Amino acid sequence: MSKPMRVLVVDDNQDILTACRLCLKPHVDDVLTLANPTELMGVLKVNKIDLVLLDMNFTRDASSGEEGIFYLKQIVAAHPNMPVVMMTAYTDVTLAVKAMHLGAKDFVAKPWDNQQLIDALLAADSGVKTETSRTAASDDKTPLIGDSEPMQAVKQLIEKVALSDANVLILGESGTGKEVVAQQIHQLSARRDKSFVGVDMGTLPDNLFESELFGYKKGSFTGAMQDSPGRMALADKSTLFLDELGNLPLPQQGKLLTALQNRAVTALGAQSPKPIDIRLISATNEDLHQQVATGAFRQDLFYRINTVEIHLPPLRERGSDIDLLLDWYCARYTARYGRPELRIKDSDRKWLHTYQWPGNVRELAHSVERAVVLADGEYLDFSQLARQSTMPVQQDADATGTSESPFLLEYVERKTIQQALQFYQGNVSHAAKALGLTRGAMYRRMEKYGL
Ligand SMILES: Nc1ncnc2c1ncn2[C@@H]1O[C@H](COP(=O)(O)OP(=O)(O)OP(=O)(O)O)[C@@H](O)[C@H]1O
Repeated sequence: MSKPMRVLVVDDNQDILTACRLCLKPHVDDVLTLANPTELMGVLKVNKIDLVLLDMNFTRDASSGEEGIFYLKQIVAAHPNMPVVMMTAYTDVTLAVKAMHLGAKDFVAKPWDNQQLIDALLAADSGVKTETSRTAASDDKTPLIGDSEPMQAVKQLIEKVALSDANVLILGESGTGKEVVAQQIHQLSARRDKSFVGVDMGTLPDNLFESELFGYKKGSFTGAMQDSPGRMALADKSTLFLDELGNLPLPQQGKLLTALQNRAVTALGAQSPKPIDIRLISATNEDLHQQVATGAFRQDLFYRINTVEIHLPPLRERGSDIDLLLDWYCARYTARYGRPELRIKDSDRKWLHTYQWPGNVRELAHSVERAVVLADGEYLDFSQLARQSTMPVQQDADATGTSESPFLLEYVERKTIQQALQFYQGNVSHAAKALGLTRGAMYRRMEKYGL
């Protein structure tokens, strides 16, 4: 059912206008398009418009985004309640942040995913924030923020590799953005119209490996009430992302290799294999080269999955990206929690640059979110992070300055998780394994305790 709303799309590119009209028409009552932004204020005066979708650049070859900012300011001045969603190239994140500070409700990064565009517009109209730019297992469409030298090299590699169907292995510490990179490759590839299919091998129990990946036929085991295609078949003509591949036991490695070599999967209980056409992206924070050397990871599988390797540097080696990420997450969470504009003190920024970020971008995002939620005044407060980083985890409750009883279960749990994370140098999978938790359960606890 379409929503009773009228959207105005402003972009000088006729193809984009047509694509937007086709994408939005089934979901909203009316879509008006405008190629010449100088007519924008006139169109808004004589038409009842509920939402504007505004491009950042209009003049041929322009990329500064200043035109979009100019028209945004005009709309905000004349129609302060008009929701505006900006369209940006995925590299224009700094500008998008600026636009959100100036009153834009949200932004969508080009090339967009249709569902993402629809969700962003419907949410902007209802006053709810989406995570338009989310990506990752739980964070779907986050743009890959970072202009530092190592990240520029990563982005170049992404653009090149996206054009091919080569299998990609992404290596990097936990929280460095391996899944974000995998999503970017998919979005820039010829397979982008099909859904990206991800599997977290780290949380997949050994006994479910085959049914989950290869699928099963009804009745092939107790509880198989109906046919299930399995993730590999679901990813046919699309991208299959195998996260935490380094944790895969040897027997399962063999089965995976057979499926990849044969380009076919046989569902449990099926008579014959089914051909599949997938682009495989794998990721791990393990040292896979080392694992191959020790025999923990099959060399033949390794060669099959690592046609191209992408190494994601830890956040502490990305210099100025820390500022970009702080600003982007500050804008995202300020908007999400409906807070007034919040800032980061220069002295905090200096300190945040020297901080080691063992949990990488995930830790930065959580720290900013926590600071936004707890903010009292105009500035974000990072003192909790500072306390955590300088405090040996073994310190007792009094020394932490908290009045929590050291015998409270939650207190003990938090301490234990902190210790495990420190012991495994921020490696969430290892820490979770040592604590007997799934990665999902571990992340939920880390979230709960703001770790
Ligand atoms: N360059 C980036 N720009 C914006 N957000 C990012 C970036 N890199 C990572 N993030 C965010 O940080 C979080 C962790 O990212 P992601 O899940 O991709 O990391 P990962 O390396 O796959 O972690 P793990 O090894 O633990 O699975 C996500 O919320 C993601 O959106």
